[in-house]
Amino acid sequence: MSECGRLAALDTCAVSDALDALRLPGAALGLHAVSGERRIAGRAVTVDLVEAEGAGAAPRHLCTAAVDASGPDTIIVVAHHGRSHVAGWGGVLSAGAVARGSEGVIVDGAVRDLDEARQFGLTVYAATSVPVTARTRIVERAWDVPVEIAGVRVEPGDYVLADGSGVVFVPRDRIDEVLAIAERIAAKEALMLARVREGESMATVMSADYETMLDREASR
Ligand SMILES: O=C([O-])CC(=O)C(=O)O
Ligand SMILES: [Mg+2]
Repeated sequence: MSECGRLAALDTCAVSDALDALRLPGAALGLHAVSGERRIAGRAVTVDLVEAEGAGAAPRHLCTAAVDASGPDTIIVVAHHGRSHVAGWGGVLSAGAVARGSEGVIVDGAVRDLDEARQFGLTVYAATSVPVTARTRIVERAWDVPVEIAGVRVEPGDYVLADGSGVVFVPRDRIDEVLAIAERIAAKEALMLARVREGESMATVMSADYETMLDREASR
C-alpha cells in the first residue's frame, strides 16, 4: 500500500503518538473540519500568505497556482498565520480544488464561502470562517515553499493527516518510521478496545503499561 493509503488507515492520535515517541513536532493545534467532515490524507502543496500592504499588486489571486498543481493524494496547505479577520480561502478556489481531485485544504486561519465548499463536497480544515475577502488585504508571498502552520514547519511534499481530533504533519523523510510506530500503536489499541468490550477492568486495560507505551516505542 502507498504511504498515503497507510496514513489514511490511521487516525491523527496514533500518528501524534508516533511523533511523540520519535520526539518530533507535528500536531498543528486549533484547526478543525469546517466543511466535509472526513479524514483526509495526502502530500502538502504549500502556500504562504502575507499582508498586502507593502507586498505590491498581486498578479493573480492567492492559492491559484497551488490549486492548479493539486490533484489526488495532495492537500493544499495554506499558511494564513492565524488571521481570523479575513479569509485565506474561498469558494471559487474550492471549486478548483474539487475539479482537480484534491483531497482537501488546510488553512491556519479564516476561510470563507463555506456553503459553497460544503455544496461542492470539499473537505476544509481551518481555524474559523468569516465573510471578508482577501482581495487588497492579503496576498500570496510564495507557494511550493516551506511554511509554518500553527507553529509546525511544513515542507512541500510532507505528509498530512486530518480528522475529528485535528491535523498532523509528518516530514516526508520520516514517514516510514512514523507509519511503522503508528501502526503498532493502532494495533495495540485495537486489542485494548476488545478487552474493554469483553468487560475487563479499565484500570487493567489502561495500566502503567499504557502510560509508558510511547517511551518503549521510543527506545525500540
Ligand atoms: O475573494 C476571496 O477571498 C476568494 C473567494 O471569494 C473565492 O475563492 O471564491
Ligand atoms: Mg467567493
